[in-house]
Amino acid sequence: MNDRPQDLSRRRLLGTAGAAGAAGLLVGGASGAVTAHATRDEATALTSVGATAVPFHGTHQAGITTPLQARGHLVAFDLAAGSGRKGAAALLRRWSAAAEAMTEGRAPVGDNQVALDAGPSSLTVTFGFGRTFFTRTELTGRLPEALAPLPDFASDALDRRRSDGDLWIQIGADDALVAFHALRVLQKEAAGTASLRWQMNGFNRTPGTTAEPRTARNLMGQVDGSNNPRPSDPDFDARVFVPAAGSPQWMAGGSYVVVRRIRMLLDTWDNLPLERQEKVIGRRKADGAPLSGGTEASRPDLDKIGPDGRAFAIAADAHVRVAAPASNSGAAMLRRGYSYHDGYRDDGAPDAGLLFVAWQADPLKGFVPVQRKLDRGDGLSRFLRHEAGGLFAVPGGAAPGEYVGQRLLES
Ligand SMILES: C=CC1=C(C)c2cc3[nH]c(cc4nc(cc5[nH]c(cc1n2)c(C)c5CCC(=O)O)C(CCC(=O)O)=C4C)c(C)c3C=C
Ligand SMILES: [Fe+2]
Repeated sequence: MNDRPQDLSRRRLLGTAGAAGAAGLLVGGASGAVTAHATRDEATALTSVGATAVPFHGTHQAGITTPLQARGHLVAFDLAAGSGRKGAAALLRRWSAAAEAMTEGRAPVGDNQVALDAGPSSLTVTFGFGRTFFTRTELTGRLPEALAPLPDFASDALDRRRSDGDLWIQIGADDALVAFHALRVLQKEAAGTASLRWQMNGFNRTPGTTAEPRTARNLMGQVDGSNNPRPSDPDFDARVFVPAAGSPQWMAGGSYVVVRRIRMLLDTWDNLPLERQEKVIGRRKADGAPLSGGTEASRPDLDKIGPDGRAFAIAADAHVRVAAPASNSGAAMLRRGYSYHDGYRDDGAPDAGLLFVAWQADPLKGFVPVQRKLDRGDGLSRFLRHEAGGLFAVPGGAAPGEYVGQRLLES
């Protein structure tokens, strides 16, 4: 077989991409870089994916408004008996130091070198506290009201062993090894203080696979996230983050996250004709445009009558109608989840779905009213199973020199 020059060059590039990443040399973007640099001899990185770093420090923790990463791990830990507030504070200090190093592309203390050749790859590490954390650490006086247990929903079939937890971590990165490495480092730091309660692994589209940035697709094939609150919206911060003067004070700049492992009945869904699938959601599958017309960016017009002149263009039980802020007294949340696929179940069906992750300043003005409404009349619910979940208080970001949660644990 004759190699074309670009084939040779591509192989060389593939072979050197890791080394270039380690040296922090990454430049250029996506597949275009392969062609553009086809005749260059020096080590050229395939993409800038590995070199991208998301700052660990800030008013808010990273991983909330950060663009979706390709890989995600959601993990919960329980504090060991006797760990208490002091042990928890020391752990959060160690976790923050390790997260800061890894998100900057530096090796953490005691590194196992799993991600040695890669750049930070947009790694984010986000820490949260579950309700039980406050009893374990004798901090019940600082328990936020917003962390009250979620009500039971009719569609819940939650496995308690894979739900809740004292501490929660969300790890996101655009590289699987970088994400795994972060998880291992944090788990090792926890040894003796906290043990893993549950772990869920997810994924999203890899950056660079679409010609231009596009909204994610879920495993049902739908464009998912179109009508999310946007940081440019005037009410975005009020919807997603606890205000600077909010209560409790240690949660200023923080957010509350609802996590749900939602299995999709994909065999049933995939057998549904396209037109019926679109009716269930209220948007076109190909481009995410609402069935009331326009493009993906158009607001769904819930009053518009469809082509038959009688029924609504967006059906009464369409997911976007039932979930819309207009149907829920303005309730909204920032949805930023990961797909998951954990192989096959005993019945042969894929164990796959959505790790639903929703951020809000107050769950009673976000997830709770919307899920109540979905429980009563969502056409999508017959294709879903809520299998596990949790609610966690995610404090604001740490300033340089601080660790996440310091204001809760030390003031
Ligand atoms: C309680 C909140 C919600 C759960 C649980 C939920 C599960 C869920 N949703 C999809 C797919 C889509 N959801 C879409 C929109 C949408 N979903 C919610 C809330 C929950 N979804 C809201 C608030 C909205 C926005 C409604 C609006 O204002 O228009 C869409 C449409 C595209 C979009 O706007 O994101 C899809 C598709 C799945 C598959 C799922 C559980 C697995
Ligand atoms: Fe939804």
